[in-house]
Amino acid sequence: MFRFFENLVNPYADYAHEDTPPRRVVPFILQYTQGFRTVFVLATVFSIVSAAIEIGLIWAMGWVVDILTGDPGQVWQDHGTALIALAVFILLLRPVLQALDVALMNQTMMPNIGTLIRFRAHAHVLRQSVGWFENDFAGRIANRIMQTPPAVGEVTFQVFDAITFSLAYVLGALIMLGDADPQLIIPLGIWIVLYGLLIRWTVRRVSPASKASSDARSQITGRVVDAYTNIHAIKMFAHHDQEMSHAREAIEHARKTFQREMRLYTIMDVSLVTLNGLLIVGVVGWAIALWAQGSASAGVVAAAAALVLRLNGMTGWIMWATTSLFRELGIVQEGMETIAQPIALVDAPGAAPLALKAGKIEIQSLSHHYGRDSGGLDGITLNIAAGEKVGLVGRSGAGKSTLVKLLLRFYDAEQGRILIDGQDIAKVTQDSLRHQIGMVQQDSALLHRSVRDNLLLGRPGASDDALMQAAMQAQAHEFIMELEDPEGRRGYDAHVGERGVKLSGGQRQRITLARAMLKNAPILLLDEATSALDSEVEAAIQDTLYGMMQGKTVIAIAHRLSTIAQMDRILVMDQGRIVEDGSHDALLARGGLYAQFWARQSGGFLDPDTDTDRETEAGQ
Ligand SMILES: Nc1ncnc2c1ncn2[C@@H]1O[C@H](COP(=O)(O)OP(=O)(O)OP(=O)(O)O)[C@@H](O)[C@H]1O
Repeated sequence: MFRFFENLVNPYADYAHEDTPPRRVVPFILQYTQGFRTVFVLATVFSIVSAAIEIGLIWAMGWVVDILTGDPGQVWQDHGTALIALAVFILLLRPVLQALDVALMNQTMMPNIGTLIRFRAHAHVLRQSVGWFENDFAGRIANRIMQTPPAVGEVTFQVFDAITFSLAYVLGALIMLGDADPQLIIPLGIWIVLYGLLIRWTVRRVSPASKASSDARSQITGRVVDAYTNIHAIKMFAHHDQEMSHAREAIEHARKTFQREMRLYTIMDVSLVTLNGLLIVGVVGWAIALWAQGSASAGVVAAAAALVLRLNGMTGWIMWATTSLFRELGIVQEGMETIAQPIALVDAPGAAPLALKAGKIEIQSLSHHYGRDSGGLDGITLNIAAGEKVGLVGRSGAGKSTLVKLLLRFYDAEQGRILIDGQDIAKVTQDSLRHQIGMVQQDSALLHRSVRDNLLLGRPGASDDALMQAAMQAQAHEFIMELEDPEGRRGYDAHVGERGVKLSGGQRQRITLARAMLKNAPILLLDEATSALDSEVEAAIQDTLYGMMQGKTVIAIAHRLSTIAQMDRILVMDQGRIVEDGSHDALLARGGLYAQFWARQSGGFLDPDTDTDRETEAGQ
């Protein structure tokens, strides 16, 4: 029975990926919850039926009071069957209807709506470009992925559980009282208007107040997480006291905003009790007056009293449900700022996969300033022949990594284009482009998974033999075999810690090298691929690396010039431009920037501080 309701909607069902999700909250929720339409209709019907049953029961109690005022000997004879039918209904039918309502709510809607939204929101966010992630905080994105789904669940729950039910209930109460005596509608009608006004007053103030509280809480989270993630810096600078006062400021701000929010609830509660007093005295008093005039029975007074007492009990709950509905809508709206953003970097319509023949790269008038006036790349034109091995050097901030990232289409270039084997990379599918390019980065962060999983990113489904061979070539097999994580997993099964923090920089880099070797893609981009290795390991890897480059088009960025001196051609970048282009010997003979770098290298490194003035110009 549980399983039936739990499986009514499949939260992982296929759906059309949307590049531009709705910008407004209700269409957004409706689009995500399309699969729940039938369930929503059923839930509405059940809510209305439940409210009708509640009202009917109160009406029936009035009827019971009325028949009890007659001759006791006759009651059973005249109304026995009706009383038994009423008892059977209360004992059997009502629980069954209630069970269906609750099961739809608790088993079908609540767990599945949250799951569906979390799954799809994550899928949507993962499709965003690298540039999009660079403009936000990973913590904030994750927070919104976590808090939006339960908020949407809560909104739908309140709509079907409280709002529909209470609207139907109030309507039923008006009908019942009007049926007993139309005059009784007057006090209830006045109360409904005043109650509506109170709800409006509360909602208008609670939404911004709770948003302020939620922002204040996010601020605490931000400061606390910032402190924990930078714990090295805090300890190193003995910054504990300053950290505490920084945190206390945010905590105090949260307390103040929470106090302001709670004042609203206090005012709301007191107003509600006063208003409900008016309801009870108004409706019951009016009913008693009608009874005194002989125009209403004792049953009507009893039913009216039961009705308003029940309403009295419900009003706090309805008020809470309404305010929480609006509060949760606010959370959904905030979440939408992240999870409903259009995907800016998409495959061109009808994009074909990249058909790689030889691996020739043409870069035409390429400029990319990251939305600013300067910095990044400035009008690069460059041809790299198929199979050519190119070294890229230049000061820090010269634009080397930008060039490499544009080749992978992590961003769309602001001007110019890149062709691979004659195909514009903006017109082919992103996946096919990245499948053909192997990359080892300077900042080689790993996923918080096992070593094996990290290696398999290079070639999903690779055999263990292939995996180990790549690790051996990258001088990584030995240390991997010695790894053990706190859960006792060893070797290739050991987990590497968040961003790979449990490994040394050189170990991480060797795993990323092994991954690129496993991928064996025809174009290879090496961005400071061996920068974290000690010279001994680097020397051991260098041969493998040269071997790996055979038959591939390679662009290798390096500060340690000795690692690229053997390349077919060396490009020197400065302030976003290519200023020198030639072989190692030719560039040395030319006596330009490269020759200066080479001459100034101490211990094989290009010293970034050698020419401070030019470095500042380069936009450092
Ligand atoms: N995501 C980004 N958003 C804005 N500006 C950026 C971004 N990435 C790089 N830049 C800027 O672009 C310029 C070139 O940076 P890039 O990382 O390409 O240099 P680089 O030559 O690779 O430097 P390094 O040798 O230090 O890695 C710099 O001025 C940098 O501040």
